[in-house]
Amino acid sequence: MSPPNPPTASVTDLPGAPQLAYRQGRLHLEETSLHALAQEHGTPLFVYSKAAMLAALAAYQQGFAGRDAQICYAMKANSSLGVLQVFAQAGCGFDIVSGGELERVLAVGGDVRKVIFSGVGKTRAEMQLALSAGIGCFNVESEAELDVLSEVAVAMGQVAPVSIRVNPNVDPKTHPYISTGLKGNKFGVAHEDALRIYQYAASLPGLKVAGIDCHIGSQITETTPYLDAMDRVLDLVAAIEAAGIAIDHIDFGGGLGINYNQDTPPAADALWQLLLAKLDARGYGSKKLMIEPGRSLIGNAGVCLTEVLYLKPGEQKNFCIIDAAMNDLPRPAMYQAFHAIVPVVPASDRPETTYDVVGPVCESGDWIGRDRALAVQAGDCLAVLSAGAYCMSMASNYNTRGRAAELLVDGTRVHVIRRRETAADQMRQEQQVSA
Ligand SMILES: Cc1ncc(COP(=O)(O)O)c(C=O)c1O
Ligand SMILES: N[C@@H](CCCC[NH3+])C(=O)O
Repeated sequence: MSPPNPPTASVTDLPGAPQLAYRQGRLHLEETSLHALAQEHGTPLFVYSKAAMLAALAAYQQGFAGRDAQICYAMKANSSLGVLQVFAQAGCGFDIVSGGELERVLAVGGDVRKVIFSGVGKTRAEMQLALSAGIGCFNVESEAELDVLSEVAVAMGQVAPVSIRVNPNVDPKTHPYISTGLKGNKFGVAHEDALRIYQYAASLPGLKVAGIDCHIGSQITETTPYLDAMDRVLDLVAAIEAAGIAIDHIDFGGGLGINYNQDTPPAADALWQLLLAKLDARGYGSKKLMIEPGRSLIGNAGVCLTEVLYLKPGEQKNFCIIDAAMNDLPRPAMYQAFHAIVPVVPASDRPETTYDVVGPVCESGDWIGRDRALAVQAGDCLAVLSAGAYCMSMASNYNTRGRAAELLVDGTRVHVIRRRETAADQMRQEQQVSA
């Protein structure tokens, strides 16, 4: 069970600090009072800090200083246009997994040459869209996909640049649902088959081998799985190049974890210092590098503000019922994930009670936090922390709940980047059967 979350968490305890901090008894994101934002825009409300996003990106940029490296933000973590804009303007490319994500890159004027297309189930239509847009590389995940991509490219009179995603069979030591580089995962091709599949790719008329790719999982908090995966990938680079197939770039995927609950992942620059030392030691230091970080760029840059609707004492459990739910914050229900929950305006004069913090959705799985010590009453505003990644991008309309509004704060400026979804928005695509 996760330890209770002290309502008066000190500034440095807060995941998201230093941009997230209590000042004059109120929680602020950058210069902006979250209480004021909740009052003005209503709840549930996602709020992101541009400074926190850029600081997270800067850690990678520092790690790669002086290297030929491309950071491709894995936009599945949060694909809201206002978020993509920040990363595009900061020079990022994007890791996409659908034609829809590509449309979002195009909508914000992102550089399509810096887009890599991952995913096990690309359709022909998505391949065509990506080829006509001129994306940088396809990360191909099976032999069958190589055949289809080559066919599609030939029909369009093009040659598709490809990397093959290799499954290094390394345990990332994370939640099984978000571990992707083990045998038995649906992703990538087996390490032992990779050379043969590269030779096959090189023989296909519509493809040009550009690189190699791996991504071992998400919310990784240790360095060893990365170092092991790099060794396995470099062994393959050696074998593939010895077979006469040039590998121009190495894509190490994403996966670096964040602090949700006293987690201590390595800093991006520290991790890359170790990885680059290994690359150098093995003689591959001058290869072009690509990475696909998602969560580590946005996860702790965002919070979800929510109002306490009711307190419901019980014999076995006390419930704190809030207006955010599993449709807004699906990670606890899906992965038993922990998000810290703190008061936006801490009250020192009330006793703490231990609550399960739950939403209004009609599912027992609709919980946001378990056994949390909170000094709250109905009407209070709470902040669910570390809510920048895999929250809004996985939000749904279950129970015909409109998706929350989103704000981007930039110092004292506040931008509405998504207005609250109405029932009319939700019904817009539907029609009743005509008589
Ligand atoms: C292929 C690929 N790249 C990048 C990512 C981003 O991962 P993360 O958000 O953990 O950095 C994912 C998700 O795990 C992924 O599947
Ligand atoms: N959705 C997951 C991460 C998935 C990573 C996708 N490859 C999470 O919230 O932790």
